[in-house]
Amino acid sequence: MASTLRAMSETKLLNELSSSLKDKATTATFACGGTIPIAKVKVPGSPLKTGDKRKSEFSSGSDSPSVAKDLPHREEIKPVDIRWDSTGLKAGTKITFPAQTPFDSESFHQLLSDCEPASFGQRGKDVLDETYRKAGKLEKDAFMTDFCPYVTGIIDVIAQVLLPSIAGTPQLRGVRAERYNLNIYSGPSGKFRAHIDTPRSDMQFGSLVVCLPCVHQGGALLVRHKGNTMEFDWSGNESESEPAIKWAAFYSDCEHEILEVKSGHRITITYNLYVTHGAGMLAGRSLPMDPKQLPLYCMVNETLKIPSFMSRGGILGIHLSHFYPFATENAHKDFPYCLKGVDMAVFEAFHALGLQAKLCSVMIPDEEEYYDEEGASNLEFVNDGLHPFRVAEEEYGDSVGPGDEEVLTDHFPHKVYRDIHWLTKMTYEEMAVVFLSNGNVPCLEWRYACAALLVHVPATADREIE
Ligand SMILES: O=C(O)CCC(=O)C(=O)O
Ligand SMILES: [Fe+2]
Repeated sequence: MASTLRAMSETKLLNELSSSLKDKATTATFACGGTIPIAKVKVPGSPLKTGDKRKSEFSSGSDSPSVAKDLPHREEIKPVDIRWDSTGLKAGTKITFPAQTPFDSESFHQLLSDCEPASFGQRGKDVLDETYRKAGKLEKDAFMTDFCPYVTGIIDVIAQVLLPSIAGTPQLRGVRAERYNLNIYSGPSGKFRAHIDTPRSDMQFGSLVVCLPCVHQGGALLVRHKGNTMEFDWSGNESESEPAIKWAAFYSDCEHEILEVKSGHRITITYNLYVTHGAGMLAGRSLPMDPKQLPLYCMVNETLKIPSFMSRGGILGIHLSHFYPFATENAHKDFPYCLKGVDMAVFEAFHALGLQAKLCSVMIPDEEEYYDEEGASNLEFVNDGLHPFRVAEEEYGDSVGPGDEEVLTDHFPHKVYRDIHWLTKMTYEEMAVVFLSNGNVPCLEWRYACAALLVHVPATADREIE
């Protein structure tokens, strides 16, 4: 690779770096999933089937298989109990999955009738619209379950696949799963059209969906990121013969949808997934990666060895591949720990190379004043970190105009940067400042900024390369 790189011009090298980042962003993992078998329940009086190597792990009461005496290995779990507050006469009700007589049991009917219609968030409001989402829900406080995603190993997998901790970072990252609602998508038309989950804090990085064993057809979950789609189809009748928990987890900024359930009931418990500081290390769960193994590390390392590459030094800019709520008051505390997949890999690769890499809020002015003599708009206003959204209380005269100097000096402190070499395209911006511009007609104005990783590349003579 080194000799090929040496023959390339600077533009070509930058293009090469840029396409290697693009490839990484589109092929990087953004979702994962799996199956956890549920041990079969022994029906009272019936002998265990021959060839069934599992001993009688679970005995069964009438509607309620009881507690496991001994869990042979963590891949197989006991049937899952749900207890909920019922609007019927009973104070609380219980059902076990897989249910022995699923759809015609009294408890199943009660569960269906205790579910409220599920709403979804639209422009800050909870909206009920069955053409968009048709499902029932039990709110998180209205039910309890003995299912634990930690015990089953699901959280370990999520931590390793979606939130790899990298050796050398000051604190390794762990995952905290917080149980959310129970949802029932019933045939013939249960569905949830394409949407993105609302993050419940800066540290939320994903969602986990756990599907209980209950016969249904249709209802596949599709998760999308950068033009790629992953499908999780949990339909079928296996919930009777091979009962299992099916699960999927994905980054919160990935669009996802549930196709129409044709028949039966698709019953899920959702969890919000948060990054925790250091828990991964304490629990011994993380799979530390060596950033020097990352292909990007090698590529940048070889490129930097070429004296003609950015010989006088400069700045590389990389727009984040995933969405983050970066304009909040506390975002600066959460980065870089909340970086997802490819963004973390890029951040770590540059750090491992000893390059100064920093996450900054960047405002790209588009007014004519910012074109230089050659007519190129190559200026950016860079905040020295992640800047929270501000509403300006004072009014600004119409002299603010395209320059924005006054309002930005007050509410988006910045340095003007020139000629950042952007390696990836910007995918989203957030509002950075809102202000009243008081000219002939007072009007409300706003400016947007994006979050980007800016890497200072030293001049050839100052580079310390391995
Ligand atoms: O049940 C699922 O597969 C996903 C549910 C979902 O997207 C949500 O509750 O926001
Ligand atoms: Fe969702």
